[in-house]
Amino acid sequence: MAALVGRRARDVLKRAPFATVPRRHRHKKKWAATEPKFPATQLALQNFDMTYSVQFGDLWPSIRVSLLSEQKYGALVNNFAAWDHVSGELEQLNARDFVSEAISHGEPEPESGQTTTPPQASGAYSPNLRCFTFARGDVSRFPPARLGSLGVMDYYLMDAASLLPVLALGLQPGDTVLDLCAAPGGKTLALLQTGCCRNLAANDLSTSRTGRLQRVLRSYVPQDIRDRNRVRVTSWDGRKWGELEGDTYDRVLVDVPCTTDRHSLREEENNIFQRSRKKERQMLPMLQVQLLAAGLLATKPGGHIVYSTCSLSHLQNEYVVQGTIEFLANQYSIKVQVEDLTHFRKLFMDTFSFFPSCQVGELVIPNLLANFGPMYFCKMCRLT
Ligand SMILES: C[S@@+](CC[C@H](N)C(=O)[O-])C[C@H]1O[C@@H](n2cnc3c(N)ncnc32)[C@H](O)[C@@H]1O
Repeated sequence: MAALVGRRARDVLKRAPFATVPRRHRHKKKWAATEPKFPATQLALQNFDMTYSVQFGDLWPSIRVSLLSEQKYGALVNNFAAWDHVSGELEQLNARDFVSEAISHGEPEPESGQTTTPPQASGAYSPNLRCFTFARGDVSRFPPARLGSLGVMDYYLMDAASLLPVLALGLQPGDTVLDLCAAPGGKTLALLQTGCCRNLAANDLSTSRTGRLQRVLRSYVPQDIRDRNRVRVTSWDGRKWGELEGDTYDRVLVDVPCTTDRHSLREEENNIFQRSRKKERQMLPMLQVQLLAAGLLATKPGGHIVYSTCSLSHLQNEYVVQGTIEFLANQYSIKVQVEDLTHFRKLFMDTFSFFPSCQVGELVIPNLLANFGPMYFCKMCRLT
């Protein structure tokens, strides 16, 4: 009976779909090539619903809807273009420079007869960064960047929260700087905008992505400035950096590969939630620990490092920081201290929403009125 049903079913299947279609027009739908049975974006959402509802509790539904909605951008003004003119144009669009606004509001009022050091001068923030955003609730978009009169592009569009790790790094004039996972280069460009780099090593394992980084640098930074900042672009495995150049850099940025939560919910292409990439995804925290450890080994004792991701996952954020600090203490007797960045929450509260309960580091969470992030960043000082 079962065999009969099977044969009938096969016969029906053979005839039914194309019964009225002439043979020459028949074609099979290519599910595998066009519409995956389990789209990676759906798998990402399932995964986030499971883990983030536990991690964020009541906050998760609002973070979720924001992640699924259109993201906001910031326009990082190119200081190597006619920056005052560019800033004027952005102001005319009703955008405002959230960096200078926050820092000027955050400066303490001098008490009578007392001189105070502004936070920027004391090295709390990297200087000279100007990034325009539209106000909370304003979902206007910036026009695409244009080539300015000085032969370089006028601004760079990026998630404005991506600037926070660079601001937190607190560059000082004359610093030697390493950007360990640099491509496609938004943060490298911001590091150069500070005018502080005595030399800047920008590295990324992927040669195609370092190609993109080179193109960004050529479009935004004149050759003589690249020479003056001794910009060096490499495509090495960042995990080896401690062995290559130990105890070398004043400031190190480790902006690691992660689950790129917003991208994973929107794009099938290059999505880390594809079934074939399961192992790679599971190994991410390990890779992140290795990269952060290498970054810390490359930092001079007394130097500073910022670890960042664009994921909400505690496993990829706080746990990586805490695990790496423990690993370096046990394996290398190196002491690392996490630096307090809680003042960022107050300074930038008009622009970003911060998660209030990170154990170490700060996390910008997407919010419908301020749809930036996610962006996690944690600053550390290598003590020994
Ligand atoms: C989050 S992205 C970096 C984004 C970049 N910082 C920016 O602001 O444009 C992470 C990068 O890490 C790179 N990467 C992955 N494994 C690496 C490794 N072992 N060493 C160095 N870079 C690596 C990836 O190619 C990817 O470009």
